[in-house]
Amino acid sequence: SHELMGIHPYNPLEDTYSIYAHPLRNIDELCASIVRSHRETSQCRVEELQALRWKLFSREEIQAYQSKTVDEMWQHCAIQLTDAVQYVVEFAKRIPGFRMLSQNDQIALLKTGSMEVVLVRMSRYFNTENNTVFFDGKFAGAEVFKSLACGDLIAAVFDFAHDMCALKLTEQQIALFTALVLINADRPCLEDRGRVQRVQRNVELGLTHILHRDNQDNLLHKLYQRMAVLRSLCRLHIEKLHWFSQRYPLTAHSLFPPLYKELFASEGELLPGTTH
Ligand SMILES: O=C(O)[C@H]1CC[C@H](C(=O)N2CC[C@](c3ccc(C(F)(C(F)(F)F)C(F)(F)F)cc3)(S(=O)(=O)c3ccc(F)cc3)C2)CC1
Repeated sequence: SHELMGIHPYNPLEDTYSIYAHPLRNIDELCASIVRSHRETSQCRVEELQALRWKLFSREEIQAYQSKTVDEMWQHCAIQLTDAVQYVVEFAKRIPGFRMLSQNDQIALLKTGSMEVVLVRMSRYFNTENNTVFFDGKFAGAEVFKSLACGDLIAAVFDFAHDMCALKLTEQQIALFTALVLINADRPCLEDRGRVQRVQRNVELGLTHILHRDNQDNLLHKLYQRMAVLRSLCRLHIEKLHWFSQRYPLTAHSLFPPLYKELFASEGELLPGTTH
């Protein structure tokens, strides 16, 4: 059974109420519903985080993180990531048309897209003045994550967050962008690519509509470029996870949240000891 709890079981009867049976009154309604879902499924609001932006970790707190063992720090981040992914699953379920997809296609899109959405959401909390990111309730520099022993991934994650901040996206633009990151008909192993394409096209219309309304059509190709960077970041994350689960099989198998394993451990090379 899939750990992605709460995935709405696909009910063919519901299909008759798909967005084609009751086409959205207009793209505005689509955008409004995605923006509302984004706001409702974010763990924190950007305004709240602005108030905290100078709440940094003390030297002692940084030392404490840096003296964690590799597997302790990995487990700590895996738990944070799994929390964030739960909210992304909730966001996905509220994207018009997502729940009309088959359960397998919903899972396939979340398997490859949820980490990418987390990384985009993370960039909203990045402070470009001191290169810190919101983590564990305060703002952390890259040195806090030293004990993860994947400096290249952390550097790439920070660079990406910095790069996204430079675009100065509004929350509405981020909402539509993250919906498009998730609803991607080019993802591997989709059963009904055509159906995903139709949902994707609606979201694309929504994003171009929002950008046109904001007089920022020029952002569209930059956002497509960022999607390519996201894919390489997530490949790096999976590579590091493989490296980690080879070296710390016990932690990866028994201490990582089941949802994390479901999403990020590749089917082929199951984490050792996973029963199937
Ligand atoms: O929902 C919201 O409002 C937000 C969504 C975004 C959330 C967030 O920023 N995150 C949730 C989990 C976060 C996260 C990001 C990246 C990773 C990794 F890639 C690696 F650790 F290697 F970088 C891994 F997977 F390989 F381990 C693990 C976990 S984190 O907060 O633990 C964090 C870790 C490292 C950072 F350098 C910056 C942040 C990011 C915070 C809450």
